[in-house]
Amino acid sequence: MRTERVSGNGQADRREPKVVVGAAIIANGRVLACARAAPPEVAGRWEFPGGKVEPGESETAALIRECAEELAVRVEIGQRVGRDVRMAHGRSVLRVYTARLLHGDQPKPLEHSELRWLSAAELDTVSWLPADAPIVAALRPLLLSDRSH
Ligand SMILES: Nc1nc2c([nH]c(=O)n2[C@H]2C[C@H](O)[C@@H](COP(=O)(O)OP(=O)(O)OP(=O)(O)O)O2)c(=O)[nH]1
Repeated sequence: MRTERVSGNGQADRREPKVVVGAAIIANGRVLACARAAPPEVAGRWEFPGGKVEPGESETAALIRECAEELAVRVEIGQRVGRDVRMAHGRSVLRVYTARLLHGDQPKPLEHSELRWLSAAELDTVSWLPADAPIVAALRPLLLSDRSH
């Protein structure tokens, strides 16, 4: 039937996975890793600052908003790092971009329990969230070739 699947209001998109964006903030050949403070199941695991893209928001805007909310920094967003990683049984994907700090801003842990700047050699010294593993691997060569050393 022609009308059967007419649902309107973007309902046809409801099976699209939600995008969680993360910012790999790079400076001096190091990336900023952030330890989650909550919820308890993942507290102490490390991640990139970021979060869910809100309806109607661009991924760049979401990254800029999340970096301001979580770290009180202004950032410029760069290239994709690695591939989309499926999470939550395919209901969401993690998509990470490089970022640079602007105007000399220094990150503050407003929502995380700890922040650390990690070099390529130090990437495996923290316990990343499982979805981050392929992205961390793709980040290693970018840190080694970072010209802002
Ligand atoms: N920000 C971020 N989230 C990640 C990473 N790796 C990973 O598995 N996640 C997961 C953890 C959460 O289940 C989800 C992001 O949720 P969040 O709580 O940070 O998002 P949000 O800020 O939009 O949160 P909320 O408004 O829904 O509370 O993605 C990562 O590197 N960065």
